Amino acid sequence: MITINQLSKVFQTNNASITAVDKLDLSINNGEIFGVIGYSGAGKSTFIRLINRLEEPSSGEVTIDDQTITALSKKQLRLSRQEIGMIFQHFNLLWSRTVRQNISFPLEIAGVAKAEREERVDELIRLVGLSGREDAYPSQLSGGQKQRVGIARALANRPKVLLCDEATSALDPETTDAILSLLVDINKQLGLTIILITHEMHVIQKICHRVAVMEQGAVVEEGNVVDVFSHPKQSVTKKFVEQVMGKPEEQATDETFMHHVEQGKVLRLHFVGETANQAVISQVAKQFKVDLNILHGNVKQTQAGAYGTLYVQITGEEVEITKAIDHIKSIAVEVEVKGHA
Ligand SMILES: Nc1ncnc2c1ncn2[C@@H]1O[C@H](COP(=O)(O)OP(=O)(O)OP(=O)(O)O)[C@@H](O)[C@H]1O
Repeated sequence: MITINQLSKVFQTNNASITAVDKLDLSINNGEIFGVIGYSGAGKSTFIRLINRLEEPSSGEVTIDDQTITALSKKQLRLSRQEIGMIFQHFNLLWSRTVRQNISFPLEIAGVAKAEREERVDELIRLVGLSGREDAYPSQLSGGQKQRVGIARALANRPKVLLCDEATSALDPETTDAILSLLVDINKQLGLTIILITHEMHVIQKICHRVAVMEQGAVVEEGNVVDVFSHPKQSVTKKFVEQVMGKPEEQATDETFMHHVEQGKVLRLHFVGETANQAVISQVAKQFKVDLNILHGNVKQTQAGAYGTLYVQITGEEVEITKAIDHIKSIAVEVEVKGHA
């Protein structure tokens, strides 16, 4: 468990003091992917750098399992940092070193013997999907490949925690998705805790189990991703949810479909944390003598299941339609029947 207690950072400049992180409290469970989202200037970068003390806190505490990171001496901190890997938006690779030498670097610093180092580097290269590129220099790699080197290097000393500072912000959407999938695989395979900061809700939706929303240095809302998506409370959170779900006025309404459908009924299915969505439809179509026609869907898959709405036209005998609706309700999908079209 990572516990952050009343953590603050005040920067002193010539003529002002800026509170970047303001008495922040947070608890992050071992093995989860925890996202922190906020607009530019909310204090995200400062916050994540306080966790491993790349930035020294002005006050407050960071505890990882039984170790109070904020109370460690510089020497103790150097050892402790081996348990906290970090990746960066601009990769921070050593440009004069090859892929293999970049990944090997933290192992050299930790005093790992050469043979063991080489074996570990080979393992990491396979893990992040860089086989065949071992001897390339960073300048010869794509952005996605550079971040794979960054990830391998961060994992070299088998950390318990991986901090990701806007790790996909410099990448195109396709490469972003590939790197996010790699982070999910690593989280599952190695069971390590991942804390990431981002300004993109897509990143939160795709890989996080829980999320905290930051504004003016503090956490203003937090929870399971599906809960926050379904019931955003703060206006800043609502804006972030709109990034992936669209604005409420742009979303389909019941009226959109009622006029166009001449037979059967229109169902509005609301998925909250239910993993199957398309699967529900095909299962119902097979099990009952009904036909189902998807009219519109705005369903997003999160790590904690699906969230969103699906409009479906259902046709067939009345009695079969009733059975099908009862079945859908019994598998915990919210159903509203919009009556005869
Ligand atoms: N070294 C510094 N000296 C003075 N002020 C700083 C320093 N670093 C950050 N700040 C200020 O602290 C506040 C939070 O900045 P921070 O970079 O943590 O926010 P952010 O949410 O990560 O934004 P961005 O995504 O734009 O980096 C901002 O007002 C910023 O100007």
